[in-house]
Amino acid sequence: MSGLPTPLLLDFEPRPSPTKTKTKMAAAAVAVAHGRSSSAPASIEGESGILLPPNRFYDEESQRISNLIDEELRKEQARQKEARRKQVKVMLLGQAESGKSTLQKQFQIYYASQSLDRERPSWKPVVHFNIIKAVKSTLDEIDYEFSQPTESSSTADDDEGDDSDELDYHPSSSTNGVITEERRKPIPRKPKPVVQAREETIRPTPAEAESLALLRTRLLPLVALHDSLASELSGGVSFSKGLTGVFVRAGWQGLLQTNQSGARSKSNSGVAGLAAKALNSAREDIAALWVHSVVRKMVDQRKLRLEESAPFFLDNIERISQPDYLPNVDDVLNVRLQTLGVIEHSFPINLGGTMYDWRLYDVGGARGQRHAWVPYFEDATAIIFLAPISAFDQYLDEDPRTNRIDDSLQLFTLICSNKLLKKAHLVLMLNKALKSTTIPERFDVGVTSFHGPLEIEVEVGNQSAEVSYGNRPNKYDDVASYFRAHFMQVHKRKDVSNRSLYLHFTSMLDIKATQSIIVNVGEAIIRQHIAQTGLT
Ligand SMILES: Nc1nc2c(ncn2[C@@H]2O[C@H](COP(=O)(O)OP(=O)(O)OP(=O)(O)O)[C@@H](O)[C@H]2O)c(=O)[nH]1
Ligand SMILES: [Mg+2]
Repeated sequence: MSGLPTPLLLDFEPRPSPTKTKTKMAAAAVAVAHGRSSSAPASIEGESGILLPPNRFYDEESQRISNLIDEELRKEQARQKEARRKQVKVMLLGQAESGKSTLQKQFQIYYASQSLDRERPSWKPVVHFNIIKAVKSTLDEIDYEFSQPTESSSTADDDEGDDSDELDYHPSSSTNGVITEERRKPIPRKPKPVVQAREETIRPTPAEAESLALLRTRLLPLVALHDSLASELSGGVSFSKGLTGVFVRAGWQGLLQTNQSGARSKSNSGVAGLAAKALNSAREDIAALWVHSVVRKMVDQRKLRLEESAPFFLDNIERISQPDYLPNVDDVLNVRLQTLGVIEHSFPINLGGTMYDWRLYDVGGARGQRHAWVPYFEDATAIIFLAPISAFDQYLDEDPRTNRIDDSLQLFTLICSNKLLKKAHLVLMLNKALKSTTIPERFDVGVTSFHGPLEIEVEVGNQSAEVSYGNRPNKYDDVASYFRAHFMQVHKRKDVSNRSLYLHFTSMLDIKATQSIIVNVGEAIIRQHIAQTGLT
């Protein structure tokens, strides 16, 4: 035995029971209250003035304090249980760029507008980044367009069984600012594009080419800030594979608003400050590039694929580049900022006089982010699944072979059939619809027919393009009905617990229309939570 190391021996010592420990703590508390060391009491005068043997006094007093502690623990547990019962946990799910963070902002506008107001300064460098990225993408696309041979050519290595003679890769509207040859290679893909871009060769006149070259030179100092601003905003997070967007985790605004001195906001200093100045100096050139005849032709022919919100910001360059610019609510809604991991947002919601602790979990929707969702499933009261219906002619950034609607349908199938989520209330938002239309009725499983033609238009990115899919009419309302039927069918076939599906057409940039949907959805979710937990 003597050779055994001491820690091993210690492991076999009987551990004090929790009750005894508590009694000891109580005894220590008594001793401290009497200004003595708990280890060496002499004798103690009892309430009647009779000297009590020290042990008896300690036992009674310790028991009393121990009971008090028990009582407090019981109360605390009851409080925590009650708080948990009032917690309504809602997950926003869907592919990247489906509008999850935008929906979160809409909830914030409605239920916690002061907090959004406080955050406005931190959105300024992000808006600026969105513009710098749009300028960079435009210049890159011009380069690509005019460095290509006029005849489409296909390389033998890249053509995997597709003998189409046109470029087979239609990059999504959300390029990441880096247009590399690799990304532009023809990539075989299953579905045929439903929107055919008019392929006309754009030939700039010498004067147009010269003015574009001049604009490029003048915009270089601004574009040069792209990577460092992205890195500053993402807190140093960067990704390989040419992704150079801005990615945020929980708490990013706090990081951005304080610097070492704590006095000045980072949004006015560092790279963000430089970017603000560069943007102000370059504002006329940016406006000139955006209205340039060649760029206009590229937009018309759908040869310029920018972030969805790029036209909004470029149209507002004069206002946004002012030194005292502070983003307004529309700017905040339009911003593109990719979410990393899972970000929790919480605010109180009052329903019928009871305050509920509403917790939104905004997740990163790109494929590489989806594993992070699962730990939150078991506790989820509700899922709000967003599917952008304007994305029918777009492909995933992370997998340019997968059509974005296909990906949404696959993801929705997994969500409907996931057993961990079987008790969660299910809401489907077909987002990026031009006019928000709430479908008034509840779609119960088994209902196969739906309303006649919807009065709804589908936004096709920022372009008005004709839609051609099968023999269906080229009308937006047909597109909307078509996709709605697909999602409903997935739900009907795959739902694990025959739940109701609550379906809304939404346009998250439309505050007024979205707010009424938010109230409906929020109340329905809380009511279901009340029914499940027995809360009143
Ligand atoms: N036109 C239009 N744009 C929208 C709509 N909803 C969101 N957007 C824009 O789409 C872009 C992407 O929206 P986000 O909310 O960042 O998308 P997300 O689902 O959070 O994306 P990840 O964080 O990457 O998973 C932003 O620029 C939004 O302004 C909509 O209904 N219509
Ligand atoms: Mg997001």
